[in-house]
Parts: sequence; structure tokens; C-alpha cells
Amino acid sequence: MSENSTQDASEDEAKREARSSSSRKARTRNTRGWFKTLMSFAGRCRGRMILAEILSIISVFSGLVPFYSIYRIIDEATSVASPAEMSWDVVMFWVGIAILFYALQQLFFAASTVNSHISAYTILGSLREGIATKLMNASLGTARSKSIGNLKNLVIDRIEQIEIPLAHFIPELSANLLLALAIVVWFVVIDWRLALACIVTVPIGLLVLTLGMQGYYKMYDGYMDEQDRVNSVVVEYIEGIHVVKAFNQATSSYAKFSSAVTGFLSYTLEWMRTSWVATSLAMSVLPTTLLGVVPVGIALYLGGELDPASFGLACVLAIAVVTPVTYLGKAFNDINLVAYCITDAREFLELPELTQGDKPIAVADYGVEISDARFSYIDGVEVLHGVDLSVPAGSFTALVGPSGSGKSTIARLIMRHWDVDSGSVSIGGVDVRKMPLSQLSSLVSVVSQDDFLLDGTLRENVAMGRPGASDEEIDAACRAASCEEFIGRLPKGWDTPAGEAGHALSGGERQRICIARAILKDAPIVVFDEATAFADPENEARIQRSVARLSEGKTLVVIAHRLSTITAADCICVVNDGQIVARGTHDELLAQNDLYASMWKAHIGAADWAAGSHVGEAAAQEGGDAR
Ligand SMILES: Nc1ncnc2c1ncn2[C@@H]1O[C@H](COP(=O)(O)OP(=O)(O)OP(=O)(O)O)[C@@H](O)[C@H]1O
Repeated sequence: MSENSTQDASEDEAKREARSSSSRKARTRNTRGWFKTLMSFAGRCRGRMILAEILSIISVFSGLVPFYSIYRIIDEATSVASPAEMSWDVVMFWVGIAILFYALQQLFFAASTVNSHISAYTILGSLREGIATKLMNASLGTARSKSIGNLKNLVIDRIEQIEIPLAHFIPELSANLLLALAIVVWFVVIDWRLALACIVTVPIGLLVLTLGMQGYYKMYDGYMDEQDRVNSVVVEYIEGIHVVKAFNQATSSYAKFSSAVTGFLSYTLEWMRTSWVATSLAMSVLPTTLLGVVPVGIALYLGGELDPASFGLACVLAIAVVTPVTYLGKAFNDINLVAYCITDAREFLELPELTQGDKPIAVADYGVEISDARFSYIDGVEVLHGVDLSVPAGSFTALVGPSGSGKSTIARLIMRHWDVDSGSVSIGGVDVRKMPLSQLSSLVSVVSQDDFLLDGTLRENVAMGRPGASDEEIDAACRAASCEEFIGRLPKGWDTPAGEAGHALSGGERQRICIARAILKDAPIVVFDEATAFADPENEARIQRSVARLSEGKTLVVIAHRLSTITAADCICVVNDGQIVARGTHDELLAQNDLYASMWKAHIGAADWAAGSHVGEAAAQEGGDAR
């Protein structure tokens, strides 16, 4: 197929996707109970929220005083026969009162806003921390069941989106409700017919709004889903940009990306198209309070039932009620946004956590014991079928076997990235499920294939191994992991940001930084998942030396891909199809196990092919140094 026709097909697919996005079935969210969830994160700032509420209410009532002042001024002006009889002192007094209370209204409102912002940011901070803790305490399988895009969307975008509405609606919603109510009550005090005239447009506006908002929640669900999809695809696109480039998928022809973007756009436009008439109509009807108040007020005035000052006051109040009424319309949207965000967050907050002990339990030694472990990533697809493995304290055990045989899975069970379905994993006689996760983490250091550097400088990445470590200790760990040579090459050395360094370092060099981190951590058990990709002999030898230093005097479990690195292991376990099918030393297995012998032969052949005929043996010799 030509490149053009591939692109056309991708574009067609993108268009089809975009068309179907508006009809895609949205995930229905149950937003019930969102406020309770939100408030469960308010712990530290409940008092401040109540304060924000009180200040806001004081602000509202302070704001009513200037209206009363206007009433008194009009009353003064209309009760005299000529301007000469006007008491300017009275007028100035009420002007002063109006200014004073207006200033108080603004002051209390500002104080309320400050407190409500602090409350909102505290709540959202706790919410983010809650999600992070949940992910930390859930099994890796559970945590990874959520896409990175989905997570990023929730923890960053969605929470950021609700910061402002949340900060405002905490005090403003009740204040505006109260203000609207107070004005209506005031109208009743002036004349109940004026009160009716003032609110006559409200049911009309609400009716129009209700009719126009039919299907609102379903559309909102879909909108949120489309937003999630765009975020997920954008994250995937950026993370996999090298693959996209390698397969010549330009942005315009990368169907998934284009379809997500155009899908979101068409969904939003479609929603706007179907709802804008009703919302615009409702929003223009709701504020028309004067339309009822003026004619009714004039009729009452002409009938002698309303004095001019009260009529003036009614007109001012009719204008004043517009702000809270339109605010309530806008707040409806804001509240929905917050409710949806909290509902989505709840999905993460309710993730099942790994069970763990409350207090550290003393372990007899640092040996690892796996007994009759069965495990499946996906229900019904068992990948480990009764694994028994005993790694004595201070010994060097290697797991070897064909790709997909289950080596990394065994290591993940030791680290409790997942829990066994049946059987057990214990350290020094204590089941890992009974100890706190923090204790397990302090007992085991992991250097895995997919270890990555976290945001921060390279030095900070190493220092993470033991918070509080001195510079000398960090330097010593880096020297032991043979990092200086390549760190010296970087213009900013140890202060290079990890992201920047990530592009400048080879995979093997990145792994040595992770080894330095593990050396600094100095845990008694080391699990090393050898990287498959960095096969150049020089780098490999350096990694081997670093691992040897890392594992001095420790219990070492290596998941080996290059057999030359583990020939000196105390015990090599051959894993095949989710079971340990043979165990012994290198020489024993070479003599007794066909699978191991053939893997060794293949390895020697590959090493010869990679670096000349003598390298395989040299590598084999070097492997003896792994400890
Ligand atoms: N996260 C996962 N979800 C579902 N299945 C998985 C997952 N990780 C691994 N598997 C499957 O479990 C089996 C064992 O995988 P594992 O990664 O343990 O093999 P391995 O021996 O370490 O392979 P390799 O040498 O290629 O790294 C494989 O069939 C694999 O497809």
C-alpha cells in the first residue's frame, strides 16, 4: 500500500471515529455522595470553611444596607415639598452608611474568599495525596489498570479545573442563595404583589432551562469521557513519539490522535449546538426582574398603595437580585464539574489496597522463601503454577528461562507488586503480607529493566535511595556503581535534570544510576532484573561490577538474560512455562538440563556473533565476578 493511501485510510478512520464520538455510549457516573467524599478531605480546614461561610454571610447582609440607605435617601427627597427643605445631614448620613457598609461588604467578601481559597487548595491537595497514597498501597496490577492519561487527567487537569469553582462556590453559593431569599423576603415586606412580580420570570426561566437541559447529565458524562480520551491519547502520543516517528505516522495521519482531537471537538460543538438556544433563552429570561416589578410597582403607586421611596427601593432590589439569580445558573455548571471530578476521583480512592501489617515484625534472617506460589495477572490465565523457591540469606540465586516463562513475575511477587493467588512469599520466616509495606521496602532493593529516573537532578535521583544521606555517602555509592565516567561527560554533571540526562545517557548508564540508588539504600535483599537491551560487553562488564558491589554480603536474586553473568551463582533456577523445572550450579545444569544447555549454547553463539569468537568465553569468565 502506498504511503498516501495509508494516510487516506487513517484520515477516513479518524473521520469515522469523530462522527461516532457523539453517538458513543457514555459511561454513566453516579455522582451521589460526592459532597460527603469532598468533605472527608476537608478535615484540617473545616473551621476555615465555616469561617469563610460566616464572613460571606456577613458580607451579603452588609451589602443590603446600601439598598436601605438608598430607600432612606429617596424617602427623604420625596417627603419634602421643595429642595430647600431637604435635610442634607440626613442624606449625607445615609450616603456615609452606604459607603461604610459597601466597604464592609467588600472587606468581608475578600476575607471570605481568602479563607475559601485556602480551604479549596487544602482539600484538593489532600485529594491528590489521597490518590497518590492509594496508588502506593494498591497492587501494581490495580494501579496500572488505570491508564496514565486517565490518571494525569484526574490528578492534574480535572483537579486544576475545579480549583477555582470549588474555592468560589464554598461561600458564594450559600451567600447568593441567602441574598436572593433575603431580597424576596424584603419584597414581601414592601408588598407581596411586588414579590410575586419580581420572581415571575424565575419559573419561566427555569422551565425553559429544564426543557433545554434534557439529557444534560448524559451529555456531560460523554463530554467527560471524550476529554479523558483526548488526554489519554495525547499522553500516549507523547510517550510513544519515537514509535510514531519510526513508523512514519505524522500527527495528521496518526489516526488515534486525530480522531480523539476531532472527536472531542465535534462532541463539544454538537453539545453546544443542541443546548445553546435553551440556556441563552433561560439566562436572558431569568434576569428580567424589572419587567414585572416596574409595571406592578407603578400600578401600586398610582393606586396609592406604594410610596415613591418603596417603589425606588423595589426597582433597586429588582436589579440587585439579578446577580445572585444568574450566579445560581452558573453555579449549577460549576457544581456539576466538581461533582464529576470527585466522582471520578472516588474510583481511585476506592481501589482495593494491599493488606499489610501495622507494625514491623522481626525477621529471622534475610532469606527469601516462596512456597507453592500460583499467580495470574488475568483471571483464569495462570502464569505461575506452584513455584517453590528457597533463597538462603546471603546467597546468590539466578532465575533463567525463555522469554515469558515467568522470571520477572517471581521477582514481582517478592516485592509485592502483586500478591500470590495461593501459596506464600516470606522473608526470614515472615509472610510479606503480614509486614508493613514500608518494612518490605526497607528489606528489598530492586533494580529492574524498566527502572526509570524520576523528575529531579541525577544527584537527587541517587539520594532518593536514602533520604538524609550525606554528600560523601552519595558520592561513594556513585563511585561503586561506576557512574563518574559518564557523569563527567555531562555539562552540568550531577546537577543535570534527569529528563535532560535521560536522552544523553545510554540504557546501561541509566541503569547504573539506579544501581547507585540501590547501593545507597543498602537493603539486605537485592533483586536485579537484568536489562535485555544493553548488550555491549564494556557496559555489561561495568554493570556486573556495580551489581557485585551492590550485593556484597546480601541476598541476591538475579533475573538473568545473559547467562555469562550468572555462572558463579550459588543456585541457578531454570524457569519454564511458570514452573521451576531445574535447579543447580552452572556446571550441574550444563551437564543435566537440556534447556539450560541449549540456552547456554545460544548465549555463547550470540556473544560470539556480537563481539568476535573470543568474547563469549571472556564474558563467561567475567560472569564469575558477579559477586
Ligand atoms: N502485566 C501483565 N499483565 C498480563 N500478563 C502479563 C503481565 N506481565 C507479564 N505477563 C505475562 O506473564 C507471563 C510471564 O511474564 P514474565 O514477564 O514474568 O516473563 P519473563 O520470563 O520475565 O520474560 P522476559 O524474559 O521476556 O522478561 C507472560 O506470559 C507474560 O505475557
